[in-house]
Amino acid sequence: MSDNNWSLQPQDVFKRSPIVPVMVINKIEHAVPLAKALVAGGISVLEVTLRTPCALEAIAKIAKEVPEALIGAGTILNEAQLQQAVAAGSQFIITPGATVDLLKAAKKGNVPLIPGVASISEVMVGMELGYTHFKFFPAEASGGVNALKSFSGPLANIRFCPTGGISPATYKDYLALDNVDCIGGSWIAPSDAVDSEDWARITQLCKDALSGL
Ligand SMILES: O=C(O)C(=O)C[C@H](O)[C@H](O)COP(=O)(O)O
Repeated sequence: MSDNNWSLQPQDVFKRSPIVPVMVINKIEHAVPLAKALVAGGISVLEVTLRTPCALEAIAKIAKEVPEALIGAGTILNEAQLQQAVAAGSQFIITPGATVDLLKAAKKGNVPLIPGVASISEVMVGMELGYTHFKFFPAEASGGVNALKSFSGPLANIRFCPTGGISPATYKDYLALDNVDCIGGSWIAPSDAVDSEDWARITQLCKDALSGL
């Protein structure tokens, strides 16, 4: 039994795709073609970072025009942004870190929150509020694969999506860990490919990454 009213559970997000693209959208006209390029490559969980002025509009457009994708918002820092992201149509929310206020606010809502953590203490704060699925951020800078291996001892049953500094050379090492279901990264949708609207390259990057698993 879950202790929330979320329309989707975090495990449904984690299990849907081993790779979660971290998308930075600078031009609204890139939102739908980028989402479609990723879906065409086999990746249908998408995280749009709230780092650009058109991010909320991009989420709304993708939610409407690319229904085969599960669209989430990243870089959520406070409750106001959480509400805005949900109103725009986000189906899940990812944060780089977490405050108790944010963790509590998301528990009262209908959309799952994947809080960011970088330490065992932060996971424990989330666990006290019923959270079991976390983004491990910034993954490489916070100890990477070795840190997650150490987490698995005391934190049995806690699942992670490591993100931050992961590359085509390292993503498989993370996905091989028992406490990792998926990894996040911007390398699968590189900004130069988006800027030049090279959607075929992004689709190919997805296919290559998935076929390597
Ligand atoms: O904006 C956020 O919410 C973040 O937490 C940061 C992103 O997840 C990372 O910047 C992605 O990391 P890279 O794959 O190393 O580019």
